[in-house]
Amino acid sequence: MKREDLIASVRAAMPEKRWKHTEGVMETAVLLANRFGGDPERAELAAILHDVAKYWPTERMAETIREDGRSTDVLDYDKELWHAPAGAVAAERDYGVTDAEVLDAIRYHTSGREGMTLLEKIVWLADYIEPGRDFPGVHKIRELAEHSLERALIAAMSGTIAFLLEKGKRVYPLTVMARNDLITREVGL
Ligand SMILES: Nc1ncnc2c1ncn2[C@@H]1O[C@H](COP(=O)(O)OP(=O)(O)O)[C@@H](O)[C@H]1O
Repeated sequence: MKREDLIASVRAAMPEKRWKHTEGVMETAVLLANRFGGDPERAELAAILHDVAKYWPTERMAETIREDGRSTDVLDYDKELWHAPAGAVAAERDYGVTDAEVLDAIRYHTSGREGMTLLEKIVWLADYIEPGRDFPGVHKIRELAEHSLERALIAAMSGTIAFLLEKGKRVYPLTVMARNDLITREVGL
């Protein structure tokens, strides 16, 4: 599918506010890819599609995840997480994306996971710090992202987990595993 057609189709699948967020993620993902030696085109493609399933009915997301079978553990956790694996299936099935790294960057864009690829890190962080994001602490993460993708991710994932703990919510373990793994690689045990 041509870039403009893809953009028009994804844009039509969400409210304008969410499309503005997607544009912010595209811009940030390209910037981070250029900064850290990633592939800007693949980063942009994953960014365009990352929230494509965000507005699907819950049952459609659940059904898609069950059929696909790769991320069924997420169904035991907050529904807010479901659009990521459902979106990866949509990107492959409905938009013909065949690049496995792009598909995984979409699949893990909310949770992260152990052993994240450069592209997964770029898309995860771009989603967190795109210019439309405004929450306490986002400036600090943007500062860290000037120099280190990993240090920015550790701080951002710490923020996500702390937020969930504060709210008394359950934590999907992939994010904890992602953070542990990044810390081990970055600073050791
Ligand atoms: N490990 C996790 N366990 C449970 N909920 C999580 C986890 N990681 C993220 N979330 C929640 O998922 C929701 C969606 O995250 P968000 O970054 O806004 O996704 P998107 O930008 O793709 O819509 C947020 O409410 C966040 O708190």
